[in-house]
Amino acid sequence: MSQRTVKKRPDVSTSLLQDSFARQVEYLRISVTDRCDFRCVYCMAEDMQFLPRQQVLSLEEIETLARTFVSLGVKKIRLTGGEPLVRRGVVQLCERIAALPGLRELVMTTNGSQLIRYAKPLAQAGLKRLNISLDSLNAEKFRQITRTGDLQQVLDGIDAAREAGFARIKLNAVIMKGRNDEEVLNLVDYAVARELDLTFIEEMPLGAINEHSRAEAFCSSAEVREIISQRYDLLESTESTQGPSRYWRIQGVANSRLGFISPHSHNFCATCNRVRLTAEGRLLLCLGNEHSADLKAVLRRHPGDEVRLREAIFEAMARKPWSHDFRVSDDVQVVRFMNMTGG
Ligand SMILES: Nc1nc2c(ncn2[C@@H]2O[C@H](COP(=O)(O)OP(=O)(O)OP(=O)(O)O)[C@@H](O)[C@H]2O)c(=O)[nH]1
Ligand SMILES: C[S@@+](CC[C@H](N)C(=O)[O-])C[C@H]1O[C@@H](n2cnc3c(N)ncnc32)[C@H](O)[C@@H]1O
Ligand code: SF4
Ligand code: SF4
Repeated sequence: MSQRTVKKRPDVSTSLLQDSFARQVEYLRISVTDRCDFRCVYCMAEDMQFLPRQQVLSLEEIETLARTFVSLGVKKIRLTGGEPLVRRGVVQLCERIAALPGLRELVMTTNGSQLIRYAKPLAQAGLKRLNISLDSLNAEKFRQITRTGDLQQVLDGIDAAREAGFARIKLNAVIMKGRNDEEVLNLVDYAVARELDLTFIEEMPLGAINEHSRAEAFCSSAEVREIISQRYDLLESTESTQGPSRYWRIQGVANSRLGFISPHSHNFCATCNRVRLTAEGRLLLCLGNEHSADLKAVLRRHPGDEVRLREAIFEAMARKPWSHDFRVSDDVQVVRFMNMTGG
């Protein structure tokens, strides 16, 4: 019996979205809500005020914007928040976005608190990869960092995600000296035992927080690698997830990668390929700057006018800044809290 090999045609289409530095934008991060069931100390103030509902994009508006961006060449969409899984209807939104022709990958970043319930429906809706935040494996420390989080609920959520069949699961940990730097090895052991990726993130100066000094708590990626090398041999890798993470492999470990997101110690802006849509419909051109365009206003003033929407997006793209200007200090460098943009 002869066997026919069906060769997949390579996707050569390039994005129509390009900034003034000739960087192609193919990646859209959508914050589906600014609300969250946690109040992580590096992300939010304890007494956060959230947006009134009418100022938040409806699910239909998010879908319209996602469709427009994909038609312009966006290949990867990440849903984030706030906590994306506290937004009612998010699974149906995933189904609709995952079905957009031309989109290669729909992914999500979540705190994991709702995964026991949502992991399976999300995988069935077409979500490919999941990033789950986990800053500590000590229940007391976890509660101190998240202020309201229950560690066991998140660990059960991670187990539910592992059973649901995602192509990859990555854990995210923001490491802060004096808070969770002693957790680094525990987190690596946990990820390796479950064949998960794990990314360590340097804290970024977004929003005014008062629970710790960001300057004193700063822990560079190199310092985190020092800690890891007490137990594991690390090998630098050239792998990429089209995000800011630089990956390292552990000698003898095949199925877990360690990522390092180092906005302070290793700026990755030169290869920036992304823009963000905030929960209130602002197209934010850089995480570390305020340059933006009000796409919600365009949608609501001119419903159904695709041409105007595209024009507003092209006009904004020309204003995308070259890079952030984060410094390790306690000055508030960007007043917007991380939950508005989803990181
Ligand atoms: N400075 C900066 N930080 C970013 C950028 N994109 C993501 N991050 C940070 O990276 C951390 C992890 O974000 P995730 O939502 O898990 O996304 P990711 O690591 O880029 O995702 P993948 O590489 O697709 O797995 C968060 O702290 C984000 O704020 C970026 O463009 N600039
Ligand atoms: C803003 S959260 C939104 C998604 C979801 N609620 C979660 O926590 O995964 C996205 C990512 O940003 C990270 N993050 C939040 N504030 C940060 C900060 N100030 N510096 C660095 N990363 C931060 C979180 O750890 C998380 O991995
Ligand atoms: S990092 Fe995520 S879980 Fe923590 S407060 Fe911010 S949005 Fe919520
Ligand atoms: S800080 Fe701004 S320019 Fe740099 S990678 Fe992030 S979004 Fe892109």
